[in-house]
Amino acid sequence: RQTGTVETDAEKHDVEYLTPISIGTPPQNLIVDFDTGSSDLWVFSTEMAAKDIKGQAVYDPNNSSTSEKLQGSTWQITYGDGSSSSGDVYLDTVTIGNLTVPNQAVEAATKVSDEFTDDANNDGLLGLGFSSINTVQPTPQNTFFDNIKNNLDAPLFTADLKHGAPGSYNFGYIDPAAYVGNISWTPVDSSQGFWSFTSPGYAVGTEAMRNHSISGIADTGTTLLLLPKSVVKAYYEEIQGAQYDSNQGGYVFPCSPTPPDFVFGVSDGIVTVPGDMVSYAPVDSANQDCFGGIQSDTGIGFSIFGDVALKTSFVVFDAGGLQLGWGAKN
Ligand SMILES: CCCC[C@H](NC(=O)[C@H](Cc1ccccc1)NC(=O)N1CCOCC1)C(=O)N[C@@H](CC1CCCCC1)C(O)(O)C(F)(F)C(=O)NC
Repeated sequence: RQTGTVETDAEKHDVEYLTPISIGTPPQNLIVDFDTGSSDLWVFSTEMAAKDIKGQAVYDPNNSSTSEKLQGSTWQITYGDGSSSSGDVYLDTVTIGNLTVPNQAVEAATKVSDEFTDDANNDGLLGLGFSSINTVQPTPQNTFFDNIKNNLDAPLFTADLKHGAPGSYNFGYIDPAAYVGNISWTPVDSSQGFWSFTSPGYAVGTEAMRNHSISGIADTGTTLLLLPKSVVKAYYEEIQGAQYDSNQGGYVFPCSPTPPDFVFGVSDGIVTVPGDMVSYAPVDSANQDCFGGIQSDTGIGFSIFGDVALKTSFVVFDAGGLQLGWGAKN
């Protein structure tokens, strides 16, 4: 039985959290986005056209004595923000922190959309969703976590994302020093391949909780907190000068004063998103107006509790109990 931990770095405005992994023999080091909203481990590779690589590190299967091509297998994924990638598949050794999976499916990109080419810091994605939504054809492959979870002290991982500071992903154990008080547990519906749960209600600032079920996914790969239009409207109504700005594609409001907190329920507990984390980022150099960290989930079909929500808490993704745990950070 084993456990592991790895540090993850917040990019500017916590837009994404990037984490080092190594692939192959000798180890090739890449920095990727751990994403509980998808289930493919794919990386920039030497099989891509040079014009599509702008600063990223690449995986070279020919430079790894342990790589083995998964003949006839391909993958293709399109994400909620419209970005996409595709390629072929190798089995190779993947190490995260002190944890190693000897024959992990590593999806080598042959093509990526411009959003990925333009994100120089990100060398790929490591999916931590359920393997049922892995896109490899003809045979879907297991995620790193699914491959290692039976060797862990416990079949769970935790995300401790921070605001503008390095955080950590732990595998196989719950670090008691990472949270205070009790963890609030809520059941997970994994039928769509996501870490889905239902929040019983929400509150704006110091107001009373409103009974309003919100069903959504805990998603480390989404930057913002995307909620039902009615909830978002109720929140921004409490901020002087807040308005929907079609140019920015979301609600914008004066950066000061600090907006009210946003509170959502998690079974018997509550999670508070502090107002200063709702001001996601200034929309202009004059820093007058801020783009909201809470936006609408219209068109998605469910809400997304992305980094704006996750970085407030110590979150336990428990595949054994099929439950999510939200703890107050230490
Ligand atoms: C429906 C709304 C979801 C949008 C979500 N994307 C996002 O949240 C991207 C993430 C990003 C950060 C930096 C650079 C590039 C992209 N950020 C983003 O749209 N914004 C715009 C608003 O300001 C904040 C940054 C998404 O597609 N998340 C993917 C994973 C990302 C894909 C693009 C690269 C980064 C990871 C996901 O897997 O979490 C998913 F669940 F949404 C999904 O599509 N699953 C299949």
